[in-house]
Amino acid sequence: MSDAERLSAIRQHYERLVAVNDELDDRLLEATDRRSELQEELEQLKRRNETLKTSSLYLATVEELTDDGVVIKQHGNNQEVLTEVSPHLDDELDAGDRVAINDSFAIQQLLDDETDARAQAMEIDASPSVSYGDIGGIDDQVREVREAVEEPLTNPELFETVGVDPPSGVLLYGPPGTGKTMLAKAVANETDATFIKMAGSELVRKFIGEGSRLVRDLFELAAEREPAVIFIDEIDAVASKRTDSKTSGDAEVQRTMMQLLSEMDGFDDRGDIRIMAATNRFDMLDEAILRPGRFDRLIKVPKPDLEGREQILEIHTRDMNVASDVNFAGLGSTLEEYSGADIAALATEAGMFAIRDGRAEVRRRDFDDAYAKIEDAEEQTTIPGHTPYQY
Ligand SMILES: Nc1ncnc2c1ncn2[C@@H]1O[C@H](COP(=O)(O)OP(=O)(O)OP(=O)(O)O)[C@@H](O)[C@H]1O
Repeated sequence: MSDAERLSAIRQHYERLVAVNDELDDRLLEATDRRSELQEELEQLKRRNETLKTSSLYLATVEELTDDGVVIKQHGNNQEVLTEVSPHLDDELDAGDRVAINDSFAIQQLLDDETDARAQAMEIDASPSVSYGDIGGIDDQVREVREAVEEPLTNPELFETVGVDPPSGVLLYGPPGTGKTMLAKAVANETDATFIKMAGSELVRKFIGEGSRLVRDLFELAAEREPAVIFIDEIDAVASKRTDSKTSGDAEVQRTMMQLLSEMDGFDDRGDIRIMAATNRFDMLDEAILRPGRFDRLIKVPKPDLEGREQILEIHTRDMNVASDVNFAGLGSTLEEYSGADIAALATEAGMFAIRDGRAEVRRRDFDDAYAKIEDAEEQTTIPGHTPYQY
């Protein structure tokens, strides 16, 4: 190769390098631009985050998605508004969603399940661990519940063949702590049904319009989770006798009860869903909920008798190392008026006395000490002449 040729080759190589360099310069410029764009976006998001954090937002429910915007209903005052949505939420909203809105009603945040009242008010247990064997002293009630709730779930054709409708709803009534919730959990467990509990007191504590919505949600959820046992605890909170007062709170409770009744009435083809409820205040109940097709099977769950107390003592000491000087029959006879929950508390307390004494074995003395402690506490908290429940 001549010198001239070599020179021209070097020149060409040099020109290529310059071109590559120019191209890289352009790309660097582009990347720098993009970086400042992103930086700006980040700042914007930070600012938006700050405003979201610092300003109070109101709660609302999405009612409808329309071409002109989203119709929401604000909680508390039930005001309906056509509003807009932050672009980042555009594709995420559905009717029924709970959202946070700002002063000008623009939707700022979609609330997730944790903050959802539905999740707060309901306890959902796909497989409760209570079984019939854990329940003492109420064998007749267990039998009745099995007949009214378990049989229709496990043996529906039996009812069809005989030509009778199973009870629509089962109401358990009796003093606190006698095993009503346990019964509902056990029947859900034995039938492999999802246990869905709603506390009546929660239903009436929510925002206006929320109680009836929660009732609707409750039945919807049960339909999604079939087979299911719905258990409404403290049903007296939503279904007590009508009062004459016209305060908005009462009207709201009435609305919630009406929703419950209409769900039950419209629930002819109930499928694999059974409805149970419990109350300590049977005397307060509005008779409307006891009509046929509603809570039409009533089961009284009393405090345990002597034999029942012995059984419950045995159940709650099953996993304890109990000394031979403990006599459950004798102990049971001193526990008159004790509920199952009281007996469970006594057993735990006795165990605590043994632990405090550095023993693994629970002795008669521990039960006596536990009894004395509970009676003592009881004396201090009982208000003379006050009847906390009736049944
Ligand atoms: N019959 C029973 N047999 C065994 N344990 C019982 C019985 N009744 C109550 N208990 C104990 O008391 C606890 C509370 O009982 P449960 O929640 O079923 O009562 P409840 O009747 O639903 O009360 P409330 O009316 O206050 O809701 C149970 O977890 C269990 O430890």
